[in-house]
Amino acid sequence: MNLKELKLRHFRNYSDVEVTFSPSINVLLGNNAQGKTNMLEAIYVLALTRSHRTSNNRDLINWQSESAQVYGEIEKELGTTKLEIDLGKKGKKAKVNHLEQAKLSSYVGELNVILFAPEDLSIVKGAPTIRRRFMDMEFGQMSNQYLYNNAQYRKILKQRNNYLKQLQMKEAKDELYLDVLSDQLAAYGAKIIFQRLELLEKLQGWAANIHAGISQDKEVLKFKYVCALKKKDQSSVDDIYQALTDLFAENKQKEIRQGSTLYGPHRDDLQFIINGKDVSTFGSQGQQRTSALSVKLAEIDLMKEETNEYPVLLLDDVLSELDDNRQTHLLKSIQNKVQTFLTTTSLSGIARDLIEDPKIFNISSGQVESEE
Ligand SMILES: Nc1ncnc2c1ncn2[C@@H]1O[C@H](COP(=O)(O)OP(=O)(O)OP(=O)(O)O)[C@@H](O)[C@H]1O
Repeated sequence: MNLKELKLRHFRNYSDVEVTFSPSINVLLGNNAQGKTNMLEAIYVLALTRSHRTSNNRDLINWQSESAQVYGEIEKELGTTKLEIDLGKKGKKAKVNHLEQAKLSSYVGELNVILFAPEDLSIVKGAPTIRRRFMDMEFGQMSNQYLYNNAQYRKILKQRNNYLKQLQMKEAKDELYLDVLSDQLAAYGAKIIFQRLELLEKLQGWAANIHAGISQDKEVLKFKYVCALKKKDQSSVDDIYQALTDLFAENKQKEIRQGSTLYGPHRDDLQFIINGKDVSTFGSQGQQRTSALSVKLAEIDLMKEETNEYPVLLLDDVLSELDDNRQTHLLKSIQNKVQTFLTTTSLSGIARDLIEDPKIFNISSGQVESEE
């Protein structure tokens, strides 16, 4: 798929712009603080209805305005789709071909994006929330079912945590209601964990190949899903459901004392292992970067496999963070394959040599000019 046209109205520092993109590589060029990342963010919002860098919609609306719109035209194998996100101070609307979508799961998936920003280089070593968010954002785009299960899980988790707090404070007494919530949570939690395991196994296949290429076959990259369940309890949705149910039953009093849900996919993690060793503890900075890059590039192939379309790749200032070998791998693997948006303050070295025929947009104070 590719994003053919983007219109922004009152989004961040853009007042009113309309841009037509190339289906291959688009370079957003400009000095610091001119609006390059804002444009990538707009594409991300168009795909996922939310930003990767703020949870507050108001941040996305121009300071002088009451509302903002992001409008895009997506070209896919089966035709063109028009997407629109309207952001108001009170909420947002998501439209597909001008029709408002009530459910997130009927909107997300129309435009799939993979964002790679310098922070992603810390996916290996950073906090577990980064890796959980990574799984949820990527797998949610590949599977409506994952997105739905995750939304239901979050809703019940919130209710269960509230109820655990009430039991902790002795404002509630009925533990039967807690059992009902535990059962519902285990049911959705099991589906999420099972799907994560399946998709991670596929992703590992792609990532291991890419990693072997970058490390000249010296390193074998593997993933390990880290959770409270024993390996033997992870082979089916039913097994996981049973194991989660048992965990909730065994730890009921502990969870009431802490007033919080201690088990389930919201507590799980992902570990990266090179040649049998945990990369976050024993890996060099270079190995951590190679692992992060391999995972990101693997997502492109996995998304194609799961959805039949290549996603759109958003590279926010990452080239300058990668050495020549890694830049070369990145640029060679996207060339003629995925539509790419790349922000940079200057296009130099390897990138200039390797990117064939980029479409360059000069961005300055929220104005965009394309170099013909
Ligand atoms: N809601 C908003 N309304 C108006 N301007 C905003 C809003 N939010 C951010 N900005 C402005 O947008 C600019 C930042 O743009 P952006 O983050 O896209 O920079 P950039 O071009 O990617 O720069 P860098 O190379 O430093 O990352 C800043 O000048 C900031 O003040």
